[in-house]
Amino acid sequence: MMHDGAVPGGRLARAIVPASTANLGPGFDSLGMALPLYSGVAMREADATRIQLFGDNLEGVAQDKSNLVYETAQAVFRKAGVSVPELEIGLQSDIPLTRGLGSSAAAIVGALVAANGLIGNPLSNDDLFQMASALERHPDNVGAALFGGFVAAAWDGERAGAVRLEPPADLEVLVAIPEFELPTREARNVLPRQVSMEDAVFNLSHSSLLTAALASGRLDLLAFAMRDRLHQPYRSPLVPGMAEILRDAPDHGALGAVLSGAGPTLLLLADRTDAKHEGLEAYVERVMASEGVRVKMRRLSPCAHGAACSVEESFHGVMDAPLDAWKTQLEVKA
Ligand SMILES: Nc1ncnc2c1ncn2[C@@H]1O[C@H](COP(=O)(O)OP(=O)(O)O)[C@@H](O)[C@H]1O
Ligand SMILES: N[C@@H](CCOP(=O)(O)O)C(=O)O
Repeated sequence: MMHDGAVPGGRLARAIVPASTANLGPGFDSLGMALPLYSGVAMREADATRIQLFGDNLEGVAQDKSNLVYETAQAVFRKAGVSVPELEIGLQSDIPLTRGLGSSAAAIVGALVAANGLIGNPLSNDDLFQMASALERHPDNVGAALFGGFVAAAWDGERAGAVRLEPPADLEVLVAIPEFELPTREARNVLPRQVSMEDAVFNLSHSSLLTAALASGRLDLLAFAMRDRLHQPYRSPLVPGMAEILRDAPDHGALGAVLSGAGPTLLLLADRTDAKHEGLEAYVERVMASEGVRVKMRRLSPCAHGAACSVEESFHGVMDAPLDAWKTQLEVKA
C-alpha cells in the first residue's frame, strides 16, 4: 500500500470491464446485467498527460484532462491521499458509445480499478462501488460493470448497496443496437418529475418479481415481470420501432423485450434451449427497417465476471495491446 504519493516508474495498470444493460424494464436505476463486450483502460504515471484512443469505437472522446477516465482516476488518487497528476492513458472499447450499453459506466469502473491498482489497491471494492455510483449517479450499470452477473442495487444520493446474483444459465441475450446515438442525459430529460402512486406500485412490484424470477430461474415469468411504467413509455418516441417490438416480441419467441438502459439499444431475452426464438433477429431487423433504422444485432450471454485488473511492475512497451490479448491475460472469457 502506498500513501506518500510515490508511484514506481514503469508500473502499468490495465483494467478490462464488461458492458452492462440497465433497468431490465421495471428496475429503473436499480437492476443491471453485465454483457460480454469490453472496455479497456491502461494507465501509468507520466511526465505530461497523454490520452490515446485505439480502435473505432471511441471517436469524439476527450483527449485532455476533461476525459472521464482521467477525471475518475484523479478522484481515486484524492481519496487515497496520493498525488499522480500526470498520466499516460490508453483506451479501447468494444462497447458502442451512447447506445444504452453502459460505455460511461465501463469507463468509470475501468478508471477506478486501474487507478487503484496503479497505487497498490488502497481502496476496497466497496469504496470503488460507492465512488462509481456517485459519479454515474445510478448504480445499476456500475454495479454490473464492477461485480458482473445480474445486480440489484440502490443509491440514495449518499450511499449505494448492491447484491450480485448469478444470471440463469439458459438465458440468451439479444441486443439490437441502432446506428443512431442517444446520450443518457437526453433520455433522462424526457422523464416526468413526478409519477402516480399507481405507476410507482406497478414498477416496484414488477421489479421485485423480476429479481426473484431471475434469481430462481423462473424464465416463464419474464414477459409478465419485465413491464415498466416509469421510463419506457416516455422514452419510446425517441426510438422508432420500440413500442411495437416491446409489445410483440414475445409472439416471436422472446421471453421479454425492453429498452437497454436509457436506449436506443433494445434488449430481448430468450431461452437458449427453446427453438421458438429462432426468427427473433429477423423480426427485429424487419420492424426497425420499416422505420428506416439500421440495427446491428448481437447474440450474447450474460457476463458472469465484473471488472478485472492487472499491474505490471516494469512495463516498457506501447499501450495498444489488442483488447483480445488483455482478455486472455486477465482470463476474461468472452
Ligand atoms: N472509454 C471511455 N473513455 C472516456 N470517456 C468515455 C469512454 N466511454 C464512454 N465515455 C463517455 O461516456 C459518454 C457516453 O455516456 P452515456 O451517454 O451515458 O452513454 P452509454 O449508454 O454508452 O453509457 C461518451 O460520450 C463519453 O463522453
Ligand atoms: N438507469 C439509467 C441507465 C442508463 O444507462 P446507459 O447505459 O444508457 O447509460 C437510465 O435509465 O437512465
